[in-house]
Amino acid sequence: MSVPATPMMQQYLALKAEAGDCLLFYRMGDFFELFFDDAKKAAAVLDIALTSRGEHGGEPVPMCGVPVHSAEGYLARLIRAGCRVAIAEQVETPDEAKQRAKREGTPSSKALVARAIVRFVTAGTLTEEALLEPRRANMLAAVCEVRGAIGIAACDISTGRMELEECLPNALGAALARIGASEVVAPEGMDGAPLDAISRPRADFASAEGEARLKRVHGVATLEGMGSFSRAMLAAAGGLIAYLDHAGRGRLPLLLPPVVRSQASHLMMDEATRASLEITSAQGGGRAGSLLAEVDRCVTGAGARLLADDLSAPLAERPAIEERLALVAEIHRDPLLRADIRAHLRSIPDLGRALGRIVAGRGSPRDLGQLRDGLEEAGRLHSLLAARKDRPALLDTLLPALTGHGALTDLFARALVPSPPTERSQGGFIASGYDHALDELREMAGNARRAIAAMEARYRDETGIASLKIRHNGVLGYFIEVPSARADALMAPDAGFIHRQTMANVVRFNSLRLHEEATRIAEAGGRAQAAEEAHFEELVEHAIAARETIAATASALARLDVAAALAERAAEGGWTRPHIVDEPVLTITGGRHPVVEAALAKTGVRFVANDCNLVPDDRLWLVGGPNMGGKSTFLRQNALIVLLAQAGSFVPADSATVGLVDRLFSRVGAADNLARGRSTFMVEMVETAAILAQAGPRSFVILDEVGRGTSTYDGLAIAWAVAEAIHETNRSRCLFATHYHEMARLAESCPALSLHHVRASEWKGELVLLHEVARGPADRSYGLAVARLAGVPPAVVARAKAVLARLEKGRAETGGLAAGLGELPLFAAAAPAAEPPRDSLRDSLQELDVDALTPREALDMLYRLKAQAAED
Ligand SMILES: Nc1ncnc2c1ncn2[C@@H]1O[C@H](COP(=O)(O)OP(=O)(O)OP(=O)(O)O)[C@@H](O)[C@H]1O
Repeated sequence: MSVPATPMMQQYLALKAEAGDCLLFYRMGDFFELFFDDAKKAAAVLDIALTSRGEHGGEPVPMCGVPVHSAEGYLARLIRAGCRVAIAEQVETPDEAKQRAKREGTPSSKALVARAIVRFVTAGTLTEEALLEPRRANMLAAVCEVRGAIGIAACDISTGRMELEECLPNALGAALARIGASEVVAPEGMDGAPLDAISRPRADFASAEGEARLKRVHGVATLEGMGSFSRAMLAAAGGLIAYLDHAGRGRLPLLLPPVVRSQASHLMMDEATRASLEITSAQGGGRAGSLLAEVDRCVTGAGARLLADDLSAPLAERPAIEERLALVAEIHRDPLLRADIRAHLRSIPDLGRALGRIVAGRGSPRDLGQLRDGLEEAGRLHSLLAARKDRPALLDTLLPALTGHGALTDLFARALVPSPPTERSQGGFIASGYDHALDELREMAGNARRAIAAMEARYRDETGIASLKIRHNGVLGYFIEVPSARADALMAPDAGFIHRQTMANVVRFNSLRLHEEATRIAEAGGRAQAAEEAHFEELVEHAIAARETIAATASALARLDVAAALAERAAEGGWTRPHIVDEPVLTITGGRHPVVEAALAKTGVRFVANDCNLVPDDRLWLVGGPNMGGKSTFLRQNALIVLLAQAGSFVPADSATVGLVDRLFSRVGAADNLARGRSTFMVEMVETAAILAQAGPRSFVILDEVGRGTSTYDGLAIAWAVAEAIHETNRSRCLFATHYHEMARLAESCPALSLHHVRASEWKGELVLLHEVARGPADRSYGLAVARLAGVPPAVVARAKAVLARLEKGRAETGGLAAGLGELPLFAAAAPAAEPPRDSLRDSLQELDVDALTPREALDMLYRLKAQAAED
């Protein structure tokens, strides 16, 4: 027999149906309670007690709860654990519920307080200061496909920044990797949508509707003034706004006019490249150890967020890069200016986020105070900078945005106390002198308070009880308190006191006179509070009306902070301004890896600087040398120098000439990737294939021991073919690290390829790694020396030596592993044979245990390979 659900349970279940797969926070008095599976999940994530409340369908109902006053911390943990939460609030008081019940004719004892979902809290829709990281943007992205084009709309609702872009389906992964969204939404059933995307109705992503939504949000009749948006972009924007509307239950957060991000104006990097270069997060996933962490000297959260964005999406157009560099150079040249700018910026609160909270309806008096202080300080910074002569162009562009808020800051300065509180319900944030009526109410309340203080003295006199006190609490309001032993005097019926409460040691009373004054305070207080509320709303309206200019100031300040931070970093590390040129060259002297250099500095070790000189007729460097010799470091430092230069930063080198790079690729051989759990050779090959398909003559490629994730022969063959293809077909600038000595023979057939190695030597039987890159092939691999250095037992090293001697003897007799490879036709000529016949050497090798081959057998194989190639 099924028991009918209680009215409360019915209400709960209806709200839960609306919440869908979000956890439902159901408000019960001072708690948010969760039931059923929600309770089990939340209790596990939050590590709080799981209990039960009542029964449903004959079973106890699992339950857990969190106090409303500390709900933010719990929400933060749930969101971090990947949950989304629907907040169901009580939308009437118990009294209102009773009156409603009376009107509806239900017994008032059964009156159930009405509740409604007021908001969905999800990773991408947070605005609470406590739930956001100050130095990290919090992005929400919407993606969809319109006739073969992918539209992406991304916004940071904590500041209102919104970007639109369009790409081909195969570039979606790269675009999302750059954006680093904490939440992605996509139309349900979309092919190729990210696995963790939240499905939304397809109708939300209609491009006409998207255009209409954008117009509504910005109150314009046409979008022409904002830029030109493709249908895919509009569709994605529509999906994004619809989701925000859903999450905010109709209240939209701050959304600034969208900016179109063009792919062509940025340096393209795919997801693997970003991960391998550890741009904004290191291999472990954290910020520590990343390029960003090493470069970031910003003094504001907004600056740090912009710097992360700059490094994630360096530019690919010279004028824009030069503009940024010129500003960094100006601030670098003048240490006093730098210190001045940074001192001003340091005292500027996070304007963008304060504005975001205000527009989202969650602003506080303190947020208004932050706008006032920040905008005033921006004005002072403006005066400082406007007084300078010969300003760089970018500074001239930024300057107007720093000023012009006089009317608003004057108003806020008059209206608000110096440090307004975060709680607005307490009042006390409107400055005296701003509103005479409010001042009078405060005066009345103040007089009454003084009257009460005087009353206390009088009562002491009258009763002779020196310890009599007039006190206040939330339950009784004002009351008179005396020690129990002296209470009798006040208990007398004609004494004029009314008994309220007897405690262990004290007794509490009221009196007519006290009641009158208390009422005066309460009335004046209530009216004052209402007046402050009204002023608050009005000030918020002013802030909202100025939202676009305030946001422009915030972004100009962030740009200044980034430039000053880069100048500071450059000064700290002796970095230099790169020359950006159009020719495909990369000429660096004294280059360093910023992260490795900083890590070594902590242990007192000096980083060895190295040169790099890629030019059209020497554009591919093969870098050999011992393990641990510094090959990877050298490759990456050059990629990072390109990245920094094109982001508009000085670079860690004595000099650098960087020919504009359109696409940057970085690949690390499978074995090096183990830490990321992507050790499969397959992944390495997929990533290598992407380079061969996409890299062009303006690209820069670093390949670190590609091919080492498979057997020696396969690995060498692949590395060889990839290097040839890059030399012949892609014609990109490329640094290629390898431990296959045999590849040195490529230099004979590839004119624009040259050989380099990281130097090492043996001294008194010990291996010394010099970390110096030198021209010429690596002479030997020192693998055994490294093994000994690493603590491999001497007996094993000795045995390895004997095995090596045998292998090398065999190799010498047969002409070496790569004998004959030098005579292979070049890659271009051999290309038609790219699909080898079934019984090719490669297939035979896969079936054989190649590592067990004798050098003689290997040589046979290679001759067969050569013969096959000649036949083809
Ligand atoms: N230029 C340098 N100056 C000083 N120390 C360096 C330099 N380059 C590398 N090192 C040190 O050597 C270590 C190994 O460098 P790296 O990983 O680049 O070597 P590798 O040749 O790529 O090695 P493997 O072939 O084993 O991957 C670094 O962690 C760093 O401590």
